[in-house]
Amino acid sequence: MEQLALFTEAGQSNGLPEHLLAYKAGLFSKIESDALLEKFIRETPWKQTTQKLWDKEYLTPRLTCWYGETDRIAGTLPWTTELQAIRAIVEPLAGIKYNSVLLNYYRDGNDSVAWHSDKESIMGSQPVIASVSFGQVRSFDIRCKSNHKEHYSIRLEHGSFLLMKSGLQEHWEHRIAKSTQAMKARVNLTFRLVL
Ligand SMILES: O=C(O)CCC(=O)C(=O)O
Ligand SMILES: [Fe+2]
Repeated sequence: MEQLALFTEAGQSNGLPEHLLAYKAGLFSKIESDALLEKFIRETPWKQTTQKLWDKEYLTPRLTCWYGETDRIAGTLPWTTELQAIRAIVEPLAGIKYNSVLLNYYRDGNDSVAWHSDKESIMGSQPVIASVSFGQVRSFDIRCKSNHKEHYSIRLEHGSFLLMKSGLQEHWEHRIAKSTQAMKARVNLTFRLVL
């Protein structure tokens, strides 16, 4: 499958490094997005994991759940009808067949994901990741690993699609920062090919 070159309509893709990212607002309508957000929040068996930082265990500041057909990630649940339907919509845009998806639930502005890149060995060093967002608009920041002054920020809207292209994880980091402003719930889906 051919990867979508770029979304050509005017919007937030303007000014973004096109070889790294492509953004499309409104992949899902407001009505679809409202229903999916509610359903994901209500029906997902969310877990709060811990992460180690400097030898200390911390609660991850968001809730997560893995779905798909891989046995590489413990606790992965079988695809639901909704997730399979969304997967079928994003696969042609990404030019990739995905076998897993990570759901992240940011309950409010206190939930976040710190600077990181997704290049675990189970995905290879240059994964193409398809990201779908529902709910509260949050800023997705990226910065160049070798020069933090090189950075971009993009608002991920309700029902939007973001393609993280193959070069992004190797040379750039991304995050969803905490916010001191009042923030409602947001659910993000990142479709991945686990090898
Ligand atoms: O919530 C997002 O938009 C990004 C999530 C993310 O970076 C991840 O799960 O690796
Ligand atoms: Fe990530």
